[in-house]
Amino acid sequence: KEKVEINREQRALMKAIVDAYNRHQIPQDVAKKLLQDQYSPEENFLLLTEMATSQVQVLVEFTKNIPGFLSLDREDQIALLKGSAVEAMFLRSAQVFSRKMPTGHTDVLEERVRKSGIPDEFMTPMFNFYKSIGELHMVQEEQAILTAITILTPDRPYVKDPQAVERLQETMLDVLRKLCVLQHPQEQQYFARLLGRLTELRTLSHYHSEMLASWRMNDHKFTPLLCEIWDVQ
Ligand SMILES: O=C(NC1CCCCC1)[C@H]([C@@H]1CCCCO1)n1c(-c2ccc(Cl)cc2)nc2cc(F)c(Cl)cc21
Repeated sequence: KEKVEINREQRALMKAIVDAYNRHQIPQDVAKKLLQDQYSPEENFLLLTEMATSQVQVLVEFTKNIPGFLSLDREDQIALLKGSAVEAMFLRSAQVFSRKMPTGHTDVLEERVRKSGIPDEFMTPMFNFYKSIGELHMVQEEQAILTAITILTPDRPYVKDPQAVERLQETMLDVLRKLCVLQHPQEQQYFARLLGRLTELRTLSHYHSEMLASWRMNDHKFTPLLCEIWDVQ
């Protein structure tokens, strides 16, 4: 059995990413709001666009702290952010949904999201993903590095130098692999399962524009930042 060890450089990399991840949490707590009140589809849509707009700004700050990201070609930095924003939003939603909550709160939260205005046909893939993330019981470091790996996906549209992105992503993958072995010694395939969630995340994100367009309300308004980042309007 090989001795898995995170070296000093990898520990520094992990600390930089986790610190950035913790510094850049969503200020308002959407879960608390949803648990407090039942909202109309219009109010829920507004809540989502506000949260998502704030999360994109937070994601940009987080990404700037990923070692090596700012050394990438400037246009590639934009392409990576634009290409990963929807996935990062669903990943963050899944992490918020999977947080340990007092008994019954998660059920109320699920009910509120199910009734928020999103058409029913998207509920199964969305909650399958949320629950599959929850079952992994990721530690904070894993959540932060998984988000960085999602952003550093080389095959996003318009990336001119995918090899440079791949080198950064591989560094992250190596740290995550070791972390998984150390944090979940009983589960041999934990790392593989974790990466499998990124495939599920990409599939779920394909529904995103349609979910928004078919939200049970008229006149869907987006913020200018979301129009830039999401393929809407
Ligand atoms: O605001 C949301 N997520 C933010 C996004 C930025 C990061 C933090 C989490 C939305 C909610 C949906 C209901 C109405 C209010 O918005 N949301 C989504 C969701 C996101 C995209 C689409 Cl298209 C559909 C649903 N899934 C959620 C799971 C949850 F547990 C909670 Cl608390 C909220 C969740």
